[in-house]
Amino acid sequence: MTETTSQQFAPPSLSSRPQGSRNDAEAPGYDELEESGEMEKDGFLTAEMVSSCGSNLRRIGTGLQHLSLPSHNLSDVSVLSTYVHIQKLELPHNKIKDLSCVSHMPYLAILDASHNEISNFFGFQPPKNLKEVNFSHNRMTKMEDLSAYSSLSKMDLGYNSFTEISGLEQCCNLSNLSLAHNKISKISGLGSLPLTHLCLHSPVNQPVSQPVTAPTQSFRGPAQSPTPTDSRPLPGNMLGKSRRGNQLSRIEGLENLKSLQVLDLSLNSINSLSGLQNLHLLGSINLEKNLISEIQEYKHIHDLFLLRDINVLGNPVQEQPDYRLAVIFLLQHLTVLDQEKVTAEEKVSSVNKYDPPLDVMAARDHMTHLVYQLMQPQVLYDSTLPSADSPYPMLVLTGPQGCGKRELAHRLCQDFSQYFAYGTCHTTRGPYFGEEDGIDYHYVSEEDFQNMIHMGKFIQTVQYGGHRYGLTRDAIEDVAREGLACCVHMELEGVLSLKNSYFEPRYILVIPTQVERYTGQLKRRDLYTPAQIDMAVSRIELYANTNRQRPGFFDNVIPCDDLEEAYQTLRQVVKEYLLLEEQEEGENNNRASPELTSTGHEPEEKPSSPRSRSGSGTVMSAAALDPSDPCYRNYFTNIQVELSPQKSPAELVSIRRREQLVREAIVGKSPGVYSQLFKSTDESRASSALSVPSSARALSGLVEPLDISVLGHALELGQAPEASHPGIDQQPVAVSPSSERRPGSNVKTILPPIPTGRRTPVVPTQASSPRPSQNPLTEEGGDADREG
Ligand SMILES: Nc1ncnc2c1ncn2[C@@H]1O[C@H](COP(=O)(O)OP(=O)(O)OP(=O)(O)O)[C@@H](O)[C@H]1O
Repeated sequence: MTETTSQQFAPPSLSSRPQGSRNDAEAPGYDELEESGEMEKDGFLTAEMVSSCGSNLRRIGTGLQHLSLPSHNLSDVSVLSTYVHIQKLELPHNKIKDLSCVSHMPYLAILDASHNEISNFFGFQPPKNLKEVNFSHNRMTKMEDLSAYSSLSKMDLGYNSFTEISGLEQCCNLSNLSLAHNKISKISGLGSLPLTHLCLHSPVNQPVSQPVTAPTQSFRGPAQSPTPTDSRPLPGNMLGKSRRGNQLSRIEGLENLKSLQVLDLSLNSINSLSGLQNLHLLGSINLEKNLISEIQEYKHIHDLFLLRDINVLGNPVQEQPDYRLAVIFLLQHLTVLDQEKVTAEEKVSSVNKYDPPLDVMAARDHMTHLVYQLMQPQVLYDSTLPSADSPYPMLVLTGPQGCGKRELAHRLCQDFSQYFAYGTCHTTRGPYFGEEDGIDYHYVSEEDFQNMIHMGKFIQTVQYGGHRYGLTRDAIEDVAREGLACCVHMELEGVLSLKNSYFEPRYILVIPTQVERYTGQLKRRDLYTPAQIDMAVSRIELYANTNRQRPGFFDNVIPCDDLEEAYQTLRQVVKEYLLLEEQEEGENNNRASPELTSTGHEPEEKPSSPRSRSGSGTVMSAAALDPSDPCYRNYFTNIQVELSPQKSPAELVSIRRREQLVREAIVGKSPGVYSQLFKSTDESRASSALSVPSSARALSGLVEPLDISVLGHALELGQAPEASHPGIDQQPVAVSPSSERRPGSNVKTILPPIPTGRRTPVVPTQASSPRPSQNPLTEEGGDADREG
């Protein structure tokens, strides 16, 4: 709490001083009065005394305007009725019982009669301009109608014995009110006063039998709580017996005080912050030494955006673990909490703790698994080990729950069984009807899941819908052992975590574009509660935003309103990844176009193996990938020595197209960075690109639609380079085949076709699956046609 605040509560004109103290500067003439025996006149103030207090009298213009007589032991000040011009009258620390003389001061604006013996509530005719009154530390018991005192703006009625707040309704200018240390047990009668400062604190905890030591300031601000060092609240059952003063147990009757900025309710018995939620101008609250015990209570003031300063010292809530961070998180505008400045570090920590950004969560998840993995004894896997130099091919389908990505993944793995196998994740949720352990998920208990984390089994984990999900390294290795790439589905958090790892999968976003249709699908599944459906639907926006804000984050975006359509798109996209399209195209060209063969390329370019890597454009010999070959385990690192100088027709087509792209960029026809977000589309007339723009329009801003011009450009790029730039073609441009795919993709290869030598024998049902052939020229090239 700041000093500024307390000063607001203590108007300078209403200064008071400890009882019995002397301040010669304030009361010159006191000693003289004492010496002359004036003080013996039973506290009667006389005209002589008034005039002897020469330096206390200020005459401006027509007469006496300011009289200050503190601590003069005065009991009778009736003589002042003749001083009609007084505007400011200060009589604190006397023994005055009657102030009827004030009735004769029509110009009085400021009156300080604190620390007297007045029991009569405003026992004088109202001066027309009376603005500030201090009646604290008197003997008043009952508030009465103050409608005649409508000019009052500040009033200190603290340290009296009021039991009820009343009579203030017409004080339409009252902005500053203190009712500290009375006997009020309920806040009422404040109506919709224009109060900006309200003080209802109670005094220091102490037994009733002991005298109450008055605080030095009569109108204490929230910053000046009585005993900041003693932060322990009294037990509830002792409160009534050992304390006197206000006994508020609830915050009520404040809801219409829309102007309230500073509120002091310290040292009461309040256990909830309910009742403050509408006070939108509140900037400072003092609730020191009350009975607030739950952090949840702060939710009531969560929306008070101007709240900068709250003091809850000495409340049981402080015992809660991480109390300070939790409050700082809930009240993100705070600058001072419990009289301590809120630091920037605390703010960041609180957000990271209670609502970590997805990236922070992912980094944490990754770090956890990495550390646990490192703590394990080293394991030698019998399949290829991915490393920073040789990322293992993977395909990740991501999107909101129930969007169909799981079905798509299963279907793809069936269809392209020579390339992909389903990576089975672990989950703590139970199986749905029809799901099989080990196929859809490995279903494990929470305890087992935790154990697996500690054993460093996972690559990534997430918590979703109250359950845990995780992809183990073993799941990927199991697939790798078969010579296949792992296809998994996961939520965005999993993708973010995976992106921290050395795996470099292709990420395909599968996203609903028609919210109602998606909601209907979820409902029809009959698996989800309305809340779960709401959450899934709300996450569409999360995915769409990620796609918008992080260009290149997803390698492809496939709308999934129609699952069949989505599958066909996915299939096409995957074929592009695997360069199957190009191989088929190359085969067709070789057969159908004698010009190509007549160029003389064919004999040299006839591939010795179709196992080219899309990124590097390299070709490996089958022997290097024979599991019986020692090189098998290290085929990525040995890949260089296995390079074949020859290029397949498909690779040549691909390289020419890329050269064309570079040429166009040089002459200023570059498709721009934007097109690279959808790199697959600019390479191959993908049906993904064909289908996305139309569906994307239906996203209503959810997903960045594909630029149709980019698509057109991609189609154009598919033309033979010679056609558009004859001649230039003769000057080969040295460019990495993958350089225009996405930033960084020229550094590491991504999802190369799986070498046949590493595959398990083909089962009959997979016969129709597209696969790289040993000799594309002799292989039937109708896979794509057959599969539509
Ligand atoms: N290892 C993982 N990491 C991140 N997310 C995962 C992981 N495994 C599964 N998920 C995702 O968690 C969400 C909940 O999975 P669950 O299987 O319970 O949902 P579902 O209702 O069957 O929906 P879906 O058909 O999308 O899988 C899904 O979006 C799923 O893709």
